[in-house]
Amino acid sequence: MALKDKRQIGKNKSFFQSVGHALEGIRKLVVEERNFRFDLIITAVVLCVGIVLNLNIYDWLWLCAAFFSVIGSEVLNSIVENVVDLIVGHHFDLMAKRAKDIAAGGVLLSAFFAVIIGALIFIPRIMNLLNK
Ligand SMILES: Nc1ncnc2c1ncn2[C@@H]1O[C@H](COP(=O)(O)OP(=O)(O)OP(=O)(O)O)[C@@H](O)[C@H]1O
Repeated sequence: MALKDKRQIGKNKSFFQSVGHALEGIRKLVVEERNFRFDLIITAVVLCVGIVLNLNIYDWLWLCAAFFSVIGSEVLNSIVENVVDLIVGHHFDLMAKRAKDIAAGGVLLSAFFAVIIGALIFIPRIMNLLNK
């Protein structure tokens, strides 16, 4: 796909082309967004600890909700950053600051949600293990 549609501006011609562009978007997030990589590392650690602690299906469902909430807001934050940069370039602009700060606030709120979920799931189990 790479060279053939590098300068494509029209609609995708097939489902596979859509998926290819979506995967390219995810690759960009992983390669270019430090916070996105950090989220993936934290998720991998939580996954390992969850497997060791033998979490139940409801715990996993809540952890999935927390994961996708953080990832979703990271994606929105990246979109806002890119669109704002596209519009204002490297100029200081109060509306640009406002948009980027609000997007970053959204990430912080979802990270807060994830921390609460993680604490509610892991703290009682770890306390149980320590009390044994
Ligand atoms: N064009 C601009 N005009 C005014 N303020 C800006 C502009 N670009 C960035 N900022 C300020 O700098 C902050 C960081 O910018 P930016 O979000 O682009 O960097 P980042 O390191 O990718 O952020 P994040 O850690 O959220 O991914 C913004 O939240 C905003 O306060």
